[in-house]
This record gives sequence, structure tokens and C-alpha cells, in this order.
Amino acid sequence: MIPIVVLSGFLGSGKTTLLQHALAYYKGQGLKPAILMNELGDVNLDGSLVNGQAPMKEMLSGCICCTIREDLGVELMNLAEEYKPDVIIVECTGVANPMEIVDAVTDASMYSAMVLQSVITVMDARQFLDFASGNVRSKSFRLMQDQLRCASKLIINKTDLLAAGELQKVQVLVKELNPYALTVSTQRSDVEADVFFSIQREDRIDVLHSKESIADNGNDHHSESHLHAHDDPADHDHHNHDLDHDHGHREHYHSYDHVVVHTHFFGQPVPRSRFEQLFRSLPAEIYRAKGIVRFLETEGQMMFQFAYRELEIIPIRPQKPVNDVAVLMGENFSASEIEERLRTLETAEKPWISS
Ligand SMILES: Nc1nc2c(ncn2[C@@H]2O[C@H](COP(=O)(O)OP(=O)(O)OP(=O)(O)O)[C@@H](O)[C@H]2O)c(=O)[nH]1
Repeated sequence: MIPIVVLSGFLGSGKTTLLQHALAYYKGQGLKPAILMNELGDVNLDGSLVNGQAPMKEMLSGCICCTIREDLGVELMNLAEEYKPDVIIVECTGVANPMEIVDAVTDASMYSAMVLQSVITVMDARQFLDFASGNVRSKSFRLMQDQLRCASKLIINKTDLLAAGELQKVQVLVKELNPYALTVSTQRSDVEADVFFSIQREDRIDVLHSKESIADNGNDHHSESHLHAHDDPADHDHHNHDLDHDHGHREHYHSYDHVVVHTHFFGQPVPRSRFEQLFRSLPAEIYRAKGIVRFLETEGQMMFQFAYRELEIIPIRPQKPVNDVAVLMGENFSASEIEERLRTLETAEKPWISS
């Protein structure tokens, strides 16, 4: 039986950071992990962060819990047959409804030698608290709550972004949502690996339990929480992904919620200060962005990560050529407006010429 560890959690909460820890742990134990990675966009930037560390299959341009859910079992079996791993880690998109994933994995385990080991949910403590204390109950917040409820292990991450006293508040709220999960608070998803990544039989998830925990917390959680990506009709030329799942999948639950995913390929380097300024002034509905960019002022490519208002930029040395690209994700934002702003960046002149 190959244990399947599912990494769930809202956009930018720290799943890939956790995945790196998991890979290091399994390899340190002499085990062979494999990865199934799912991204909403058609470029897998997270994949390049763990590239080469373990066999990996990618499921791009859709969310495994819905548009490409049926492929999940097939991809898991392909991984299992091809690489004979000791454990498979599935990293979901940040908008995946975890119950759908649990269902898909348990379906797969009916016809192949796999078993769901655990659902580890990572949360951005700052974002959770801001959502929880806001008056508007956004759809993203409902999804985040479902991701928490579904976890067998739960990580309250990014505690460095909390003020004194706030962590306790988050812990109480989280406990109310999910009293069953083993819960820890971390920075950079740095968990006690033995406990969190264990693939021992006795540490296996109680799936039924999780299902009940969700059912207890709202009888129509699917229609409430399932986010649907949405194609901005004004923006067909700009690599928007139509992830609206209106295609008659059998047990798919529809709602009017939607996520926008927008991809922009840069044609040239951009001024760093204006790039940073753009991210500082993004609409609050854009929760997550990542990509690769070149700046006018410096040589080489940079990877940027924008997760709930925090921007990180790090130099990279890709082993093979990679595009300069930005992928932005959020709820109900205008993709055409963002596209316009990104394009304007590219028309900027070199700073030493313009100023
Ligand atoms: N301040 C702070 N930043 C963190 C922490 N953990 C992760 N990050 C940063 O948050 C950003 C997102 O982290 P990822 O691990 O890529 O998040 P993710 O959940 O895989 O993102 P998606 O796959 O896009 O949903 C990166 O810039 C990380 O460096 C933390 O504890 N504190």
C-alpha cells in the first residue's frame, strides 16, 4: 500500500514550503517520495522549486478537485507504477475543496494499492485572522474554513506576521473549527517532521471522521465553499483560464463563486521600483501571485512570490530556459485592469533615462 499525503491550504499559505520539508524528511529516512502537483495556471512555478528532488507529475490548468478530478486517480497510478515510490505527496491548488480530493484519493484506493495517509492543511495565520475578523464573510474564507475542517493535521503558519496575543486568538478559532486535528503553530511551515510526515499505519487519517466533521459544520458546504475560476469576458486574449466547471461532471457542486487566474508573459525587463509599487497597490482581492521577472536595473532572472500582501523577490539561476511570467490569483478581480497595469510596466523606460 502506498500512503498518500495530501497537502491542502489556501493560496500562498506555505504548502510548497512544507513540501520541501517533507521531501527532506523522507529522503533522510531512506524513503522514496514522489510528488503530484496541481496548479491552476499553465505554468508550474512551484514545480521548479522542488525540481529534481523527487519524481513529479504535474496536473496543470485546472483544479484537481473539479475540472481534472477524474485524472487524479490515473496520475496517482502512473506515478506508482513508474517510480514505485514509498509515499506520494499531493500538493493541491490553494482553491481545492479538500473533501473532493479525499473522495478522489479514496476512489483511487479502491482499485489500486494506495491508501490516504493524511490531509495536512497549512494556513496563513494573518490572512485567516483578517478574514475571521472582517465583517464580510467572503467565499474564500468559507473555503479556507473547509480546508481547516478537513485536516487530520493542521499547521497555523506565518506566525511571524501576527502581533502579540493574536496567535492565541487564532488557535482558539481554529480549535473551534477543527477540534480533532493535530495542530501546531509555525514559521516557514517548519514542523516536527516525525510527527507530521509519519506514514505509520497507526497515524493514518480517519476519513469518515473528517467527513463527519465537515457535515457537522454546515449542511450545504459544497455550494457555499467551492470556488470557481472565472474567465473575464473582456480578456480572452490574455491567457485567462476558463476554469468554470460547468461541464456536467457527476457529483460536482456548483455555486456562483469564482476565482480569477490571470497569466501575463513579460516581453521585456521592467523597472524594479515600479514593479514593487504595483504589488503594493494590488486590489485586496488578489491573494496570490508568483512568477519570474527580469529587472531593468539588474542582470538575470528573479522569482517573485506574492502571498497575501507580502512580496518576496529572489534571484534564480534556472537550469533550463524559463519564461518571464506572472500568474495572479484571487477572487473577483478585474483581469483586464491588471493586464493593463502589467503592460504599462513594460513600456516604462530605463530609470536612468526617464529620471
Ligand atoms: N512571512 C512568512 N512568509 C512565509 C512563511 N511561510 C512561507 N512564506 C512565504 O509565503 C509565500 C508562499 O509560500 P508557498 O510555500 O509557496 O505557498 P503555497 O501554499 O505553496 O502557495 P500556492 O501553491 O500558490 O497556493 C512564499 O513567498 C514563502 O516564502 C512564514 O512562516 N512567514
